[in-house]
Amino acid sequence: HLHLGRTANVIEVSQLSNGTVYDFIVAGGGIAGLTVADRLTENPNVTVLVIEYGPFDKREDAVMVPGAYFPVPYLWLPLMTTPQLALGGTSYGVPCGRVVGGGSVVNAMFFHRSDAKLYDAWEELGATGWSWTDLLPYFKKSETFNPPNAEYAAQHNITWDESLHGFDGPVQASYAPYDYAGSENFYNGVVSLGIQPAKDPNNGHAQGIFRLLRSVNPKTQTRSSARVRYDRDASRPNYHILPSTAVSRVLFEGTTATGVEYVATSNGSKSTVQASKEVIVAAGSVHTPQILQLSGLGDAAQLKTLDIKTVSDLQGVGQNLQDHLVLKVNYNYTSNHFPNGGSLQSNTTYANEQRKLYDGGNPSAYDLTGTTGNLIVQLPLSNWTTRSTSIATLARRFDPAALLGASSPESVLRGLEKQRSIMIRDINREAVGGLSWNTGPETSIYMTRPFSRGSVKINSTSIFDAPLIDFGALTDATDLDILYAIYMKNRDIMSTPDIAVLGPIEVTPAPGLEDEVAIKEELIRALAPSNAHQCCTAAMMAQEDGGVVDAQNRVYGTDRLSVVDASVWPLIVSGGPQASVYAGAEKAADLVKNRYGLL
Ligand SMILES: Cc1cc2nc3c(=O)[nH]c(=O)nc-3n(C[C@H](O)[C@H](O)[C@H](O)COP(=O)(O)OP(=O)(O)OC[C@H]3O[C@@H](n4cnc5c(N)ncnc54)[C@H](O)[C@@H]3O)c2cc1C
Repeated sequence: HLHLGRTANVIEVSQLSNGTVYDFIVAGGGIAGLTVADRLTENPNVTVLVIEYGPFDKREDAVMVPGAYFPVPYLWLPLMTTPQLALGGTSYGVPCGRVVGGGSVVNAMFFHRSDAKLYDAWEELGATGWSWTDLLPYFKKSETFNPPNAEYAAQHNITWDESLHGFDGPVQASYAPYDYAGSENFYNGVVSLGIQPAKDPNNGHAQGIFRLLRSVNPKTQTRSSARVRYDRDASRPNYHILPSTAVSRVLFEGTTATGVEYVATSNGSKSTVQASKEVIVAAGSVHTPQILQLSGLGDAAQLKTLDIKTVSDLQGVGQNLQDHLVLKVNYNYTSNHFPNGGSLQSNTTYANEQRKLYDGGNPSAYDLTGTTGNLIVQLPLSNWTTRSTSIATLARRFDPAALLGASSPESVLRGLEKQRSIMIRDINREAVGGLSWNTGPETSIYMTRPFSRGSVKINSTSIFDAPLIDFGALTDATDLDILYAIYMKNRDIMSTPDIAVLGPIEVTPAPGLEDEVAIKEELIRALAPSNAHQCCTAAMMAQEDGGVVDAQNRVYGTDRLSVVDASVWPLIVSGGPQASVYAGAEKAADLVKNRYGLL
């Protein structure tokens, strides 16, 4: 194969004639796809082709340097939602990565696990073998944990438990060695309200206030992505990547997947390649259901409207879409510290000085992405508000059929009912939201346990036409109540003496408003329905509950076809998803190896 300079095994469309055969073809080279490909090619006898829609990034500052973070060049653009009915009919951008490495090349690098209960709920919903206890070895396997300098850790309230971490995995995980003075105000203010610091939020109890771990290599203070491992292993002759190419559908003989059809994004030339063992779909939670539907896997009635022949009538494909809702609360200050989380943007002298420090290998503001502060607060509902009982009652009363519409498949409704009863049961035991102040102009509120559900549906037979993406944001009114609760807690935090001393004055979304109805109207206006954490559109649940894959990631009603990305989660995780995507893909890789005697 050609050597294209960057890595040895990048191949071109022209090199794959019809009839080329690999053991495994991975559709989508994002976090899950590359993780699985990396593990499968540990065996030199196993051949793997990854087909990725996006290009290789160029290792530019916008990708590598946290403080220069700018994901736009490698996002799917323009990718928009359908009008969000409960948000006044507005359409919103849908951020997700389109590059070798997927989300891991464009994400904000926060790297943490969610509550144990959350993964245990996956198992309850049908994902046998995916509980917290089952996944913990895979969380460890995926990371190289780099503990912080002891003195720095003591000064900045960073605590951790090494027994829960891995020290030999592909993702370099570290804490930023730099922070702004405002973080101390935030920490003290939060703790003064009785919110507890978490010892190590990666211990299955991701609650309280804690310092965020990041996927950053501490030696270079640069991004650690899923691509890094591929670069390191580029000498593997059994591992090929075909970039800038769209998988347009899975090919079948009967119900057995035999390969894929793919299209070069440069000139639209179409071809096919065969997989002798398995086709593994990992195109992310928006595009995985698109590929499945285009391949004849989906609601037969819907596929028929586009003249697509059904291979497996799977009503759950593209259903159950979930994401985190984000609300930015902006402030001015009468007496904030300098520097703070806004200073890199607002003060060129400071930015230049910090860049020099960064380039010289010293702790610097360029070690931070700035989108969120170093600290985050994550809490169950009863710790956000005294109204948790009435909110749970509201959720219980809500009829999922009203949420999804009368035409929704019965299996999907049944699955949603099961999800809701678990979510309501655990609403005061697992984190339902998060809040972080970047010490500058911005507080971010994350609503992480939405009851609302959305969907991804193709409305054309071309892979180049974006599917209809509907988050259904706030279609369940419970979600607005939870959001309001977190927003009000944010006001409490910003009013504690530790933060009030900086003179914060709310600028958006609801300055000066006290009336609940009026505040909620403003929250709806300011809300974004996606925090780039789309998931759950090919859920690992029973088929009669709207599930799409079994607990071994295999697509129901087919042979030799699996899905390994965040699409398979029944429920969204409560923090940043990437650590869970890596862990789930590590597990999926073992399951795949196991079924072909490769373990
Ligand atoms: C801007 C942004 C910020 C984020 N910040 C954080 C954060 O700080 N912390 C955190 O934990 N998570 C964060 N995330 C989320 C996290 O990165 C994702 O949850 C994760 O990448 C999902 O992994 P995946 O393997 O399911 O899909 P992805 O990593 O998205 O990979 C899917 C890949 O498939 C490719 N693909 C799609 N269609 C096709 C096709 N037809 N043919 C071939 N290839 C295709 C895509 O181009 C993509 O590269 C962020 C995401 C974004 C976009």
